[in-house]
Amino acid sequence: MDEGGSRIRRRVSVRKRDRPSLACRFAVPAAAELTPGDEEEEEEEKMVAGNRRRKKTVEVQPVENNDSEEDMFGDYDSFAENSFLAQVDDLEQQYMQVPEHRKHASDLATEDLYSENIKHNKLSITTVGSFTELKTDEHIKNQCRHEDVSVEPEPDILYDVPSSQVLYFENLKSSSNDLGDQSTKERDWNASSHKTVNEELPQNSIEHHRQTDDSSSKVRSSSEENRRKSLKEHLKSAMTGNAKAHTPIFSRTKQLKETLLSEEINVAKKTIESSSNDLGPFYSLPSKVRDLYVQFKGIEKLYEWQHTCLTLNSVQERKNLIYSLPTSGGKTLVAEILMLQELLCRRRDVLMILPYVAIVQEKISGLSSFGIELGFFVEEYAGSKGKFPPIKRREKKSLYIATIEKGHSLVNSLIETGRIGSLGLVVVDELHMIGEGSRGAILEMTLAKILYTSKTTQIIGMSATLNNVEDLQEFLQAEYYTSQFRPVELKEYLKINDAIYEVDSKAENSMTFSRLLDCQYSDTLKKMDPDHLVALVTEVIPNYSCLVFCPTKKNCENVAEMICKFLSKEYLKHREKEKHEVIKNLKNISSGNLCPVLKRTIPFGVAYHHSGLTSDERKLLEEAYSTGVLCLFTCTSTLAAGVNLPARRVILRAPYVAKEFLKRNQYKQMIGRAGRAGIDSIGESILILQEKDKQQVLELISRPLENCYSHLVQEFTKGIQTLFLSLIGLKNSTPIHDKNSAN
Ligand SMILES: Nc1ncnc2c1ncn2[C@@H]1O[C@H](COP(=O)(O)OP(=O)(O)OP(=O)(O)O)[C@@H](O)[C@H]1O
Repeated sequence: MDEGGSRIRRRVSVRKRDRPSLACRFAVPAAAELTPGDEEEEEEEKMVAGNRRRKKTVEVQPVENNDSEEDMFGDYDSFAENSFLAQVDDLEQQYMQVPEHRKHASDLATEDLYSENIKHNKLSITTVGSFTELKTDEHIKNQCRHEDVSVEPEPDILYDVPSSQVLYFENLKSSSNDLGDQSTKERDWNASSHKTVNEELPQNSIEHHRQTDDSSSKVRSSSEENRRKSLKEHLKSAMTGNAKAHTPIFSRTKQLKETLLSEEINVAKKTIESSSNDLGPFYSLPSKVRDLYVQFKGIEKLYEWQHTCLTLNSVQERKNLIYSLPTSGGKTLVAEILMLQELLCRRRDVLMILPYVAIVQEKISGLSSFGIELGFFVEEYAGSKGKFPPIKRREKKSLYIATIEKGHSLVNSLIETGRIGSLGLVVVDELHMIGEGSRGAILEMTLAKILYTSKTTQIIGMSATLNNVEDLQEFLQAEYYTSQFRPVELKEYLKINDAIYEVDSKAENSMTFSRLLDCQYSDTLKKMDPDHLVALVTEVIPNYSCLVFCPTKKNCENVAEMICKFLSKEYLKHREKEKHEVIKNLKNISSGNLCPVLKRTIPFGVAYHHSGLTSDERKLLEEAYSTGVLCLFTCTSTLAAGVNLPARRVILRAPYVAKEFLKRNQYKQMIGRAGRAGIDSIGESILILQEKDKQQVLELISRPLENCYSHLVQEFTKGIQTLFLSLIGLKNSTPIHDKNSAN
């Protein structure tokens, strides 16, 4: 689901473009452009680019390597906002390099962030001031000064804070530094503005109370008498300070808002615990949550199905739930509301399992702003990120967002440390993945372990492509909800030769003739583009966006290049400067080593997108595509599931993923990228097929989705064997002789 925050708002949201219509949509290149000589020159250039060298053929050839596997399960990185994640990474690096002797700070991190915040941003100055006033022993004074100085914005305090939120506190720190010599009161406001909903004490009293704690602990080590004196003096000073303190108006407003939110949460907690049907302002959540959805995502009102689903008795009773709706149906919002209920009202941690690193990062970026506003941690468990067992948080609850593998390790660590009960809710997006190879086996193991070890953990699974739901229901002991709602209509087409057919389940053959493709191709173009891709994409770009799914990475690059060869020069003028900027940035991040294919295609607004790109390259290209600077991606299945990019038209270059014929759920996920709610008002897909594949394609579009079957046994070493070994390791098994003796 599309998410964003004030600072980190996703930029794939509504695109309103005002692009010139291009009279001549595609052009046959001048003969000279296609001479063999040119091809040789290009080949030379490609040779320079080393492994990025590509041949010119655009024919779909089944290949030896299944790069789709690589795409689907590779280390595909981020679709999240570029600059935000880059900063997060930098910060994480910075904090991870904290020397060993300063790691005491990790203990501090288990304390509430608010107190850390206060210590960092204010105490270093205010405490020194207090002690100077107190005229205590000079040595103690110096020591305090020294210690306070060392407490002044040191990075190690944030050692264990999730990186997503470290960034937030880093910004806070810099804003505090910017304040320079401004009054303590202003800094107080800074801290108070980030107070959590649980911290209802008046600002000044918290402030001085904590000063007292902090200073007294230092004095204790020197002299008990001094300590008493100091405490007494300090309290006196604190009270005088309180009395004198002039609270700025904006601080009071902020306080009022915080208090209101806190009260609303208290009411929400009571509502959720009671058997009442009154769900309060926003599904048992404070009205602030509703405001945040309007502010961050532009969601003003829930769809009817979302409301129905959230008010189901089974959901109110926290029964396990599976729900299934078409792609772009808005499934994520329901899961998010249930997660927020768990974090804020029931005060328990939540685990969200997503299929790819990219989607985890996208979600982290989107939900961090909610965490900051509502007072919970958002923790990333993907790639190299994640701590096992997770840090125990005293007050705030954690939302762990994890890939399938990291989710499994997280659950293991919670079982091992006897903390699995702290997990109130587990949400699995793309639940159909449970039937996919060794990754499916890991997901199944994770869920089985939760079911077995924690009776209080609710499990929610969602997907657009489920078939044998009863089996899954039985496994998860879950209720089921489904609807056919899709906010943006998606029209499915097939293209055979130059005829376009609409997929129509009521028609004989499941398709009806729609139109002939308007393509006046020269002989050269016919030869280079027998599938009329150029004609298909130029019906859409540059005014709208288009995704072309290709069976292989190599084919992606070839298709991108081929299309650009036949686009008219007019395309070069569209958002020319921004495209040059993209090229410049790409050069910068790849040390001047820009891929020659991208160098040629980006000026036309076209790029390829597959797992061969570095994560930084991908982020940059996605950003440019999301904002309409690029209007066409040729891509592999990497972009098939769960990604919310704009696409008026999705074209499937062939009914293959590598050399495997498309599965129905892969097909559904791919075409489902077209016409995303909030981005486009209509969507269409065109599957290009050859006569030889016609029969198989007709079956593909009319047969039911594939069933999910357990892979625990099929994937023996990564499945049942791993499960047994880990159950022994987690002491969740009983040796046979113990069992016999018990009998
Ligand atoms: N009530 C709503 N009003 C307006 N927009 C909504 C609403 N609910 C969700 N959306 C938007 O619809 C888009 C698609 O939603 P979401 O990503 O949740 O779909 P999905 O069902 O998870 O799709 P997929 O299965 O393809 O991942 C998002 O941009 C989201 O912000």
